[in-house]
Amino acid sequence: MRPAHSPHGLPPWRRAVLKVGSSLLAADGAGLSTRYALGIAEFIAAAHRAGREIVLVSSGAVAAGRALVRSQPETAHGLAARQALAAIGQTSVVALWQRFFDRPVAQVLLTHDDLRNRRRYLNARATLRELLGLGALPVVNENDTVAVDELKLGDNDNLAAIVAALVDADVLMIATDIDGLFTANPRTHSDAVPVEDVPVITPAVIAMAGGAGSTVGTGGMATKVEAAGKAAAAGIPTLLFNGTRADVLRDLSVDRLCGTRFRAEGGRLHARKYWLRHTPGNGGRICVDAGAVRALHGAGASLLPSGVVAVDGDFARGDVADIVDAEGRTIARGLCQYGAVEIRRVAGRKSREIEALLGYSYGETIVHRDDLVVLEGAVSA
Ligand SMILES: Nc1ncnc2c1ncn2[C@@H]1O[C@H](COP(=O)(O)OP(=O)(O)O)[C@@H](O)[C@H]1O
Ligand SMILES: N[C@@H](CCC(=O)OP(=O)(O)O)C(=O)O
Repeated sequence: MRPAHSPHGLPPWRRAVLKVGSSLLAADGAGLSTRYALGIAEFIAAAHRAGREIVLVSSGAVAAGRALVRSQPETAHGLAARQALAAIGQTSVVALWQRFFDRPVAQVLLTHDDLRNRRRYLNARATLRELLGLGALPVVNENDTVAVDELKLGDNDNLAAIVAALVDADVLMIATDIDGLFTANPRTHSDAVPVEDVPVITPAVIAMAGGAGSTVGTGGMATKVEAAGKAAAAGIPTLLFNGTRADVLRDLSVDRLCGTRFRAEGGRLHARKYWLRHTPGNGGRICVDAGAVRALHGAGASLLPSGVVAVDGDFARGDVADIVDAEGRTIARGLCQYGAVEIRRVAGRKSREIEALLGYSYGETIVHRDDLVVLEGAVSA
């Protein structure tokens, strides 16, 4: 059978967050199965061969746990029961993915709360970047043990959107058990027609999306549309497709989508630059030398401690500070990997000395180039 959506080309991408739901991983209703995971793993391997990076957001822990604890009644849906089942099943989720890859698979458990706290957000981001740098496959799931009930246990669609912004992904991919978004849930509305392109998420689009289609899936289409909205606001497009279909996954490997594409609101750079430019700082200023000015302007480099001359103000790791030249002109703004006190201690020194000087290190850069906006009209050195 042909997929309901016709194939169309994709924008270029290098880094993707790929979310795989329980509906795919536990499709047979008896815990995790490799039936559809294999096709997904082949897609990931093809992406790796093409020099691309994937952060996998994988559900399936509750479904896996439920199958392992056979005495658990099907009806045990209470929060504590689901949390316990997730803790039991999570090791199987990671083991499932590890069996497909030679490269290391890394378990990353996050809560929405972690990602609202700036310090933990930065730490999570640094770890994910490092994992990608090491060639590992990060496998993210919600940390169901500590997720509290008002945060709606099991919303990995939204978590995936937040992770996509966290790692600065070019695209969010959501693999599910249906061909994409339809005008209504096709399992209950026989007249539903496929939607291939969503330029903007309007109330009409939100109204199309219903609940989960299987006993193991949780959010249904509603959380997928919500997630696409979050990603779009961060400047990231979302692709929604049927991960049970080998033909759809093969097409995706050659940048052809059979499914629904949700467009981003403006460019990714635009969204980031806008945020960095407009987010309130607290008056912190990092004064840099002429070499650093040239590196930031010309080469799009990160700010390293060696280029820092002085620091004004009192700001923390994760705050936005102005970067100023020797004449006091603001040339850039950036999100700092270190607080003011720490930067004063490492100013003018080599990155490799950071650990010895501070007793710890959050990485080589004071401001990473992904977190930096060079201000237009700033004077070139
Ligand atoms: N408008 C819609 N278009 C497509 N699917 C929909 C729609 N509304 C609800 N659904 C349901 O959403 C399901 C996918 O969500 P879900 O079961 O939570 O899967 P996952 O485990 O992949 O997150 C589909 O199987 C379908 O039954
Ligand atoms: N974190 C839980 C539930 C995650 C979740 O959102 O499920 P799904 O709707 O299948 O993506 C688990 O791993 O089972």
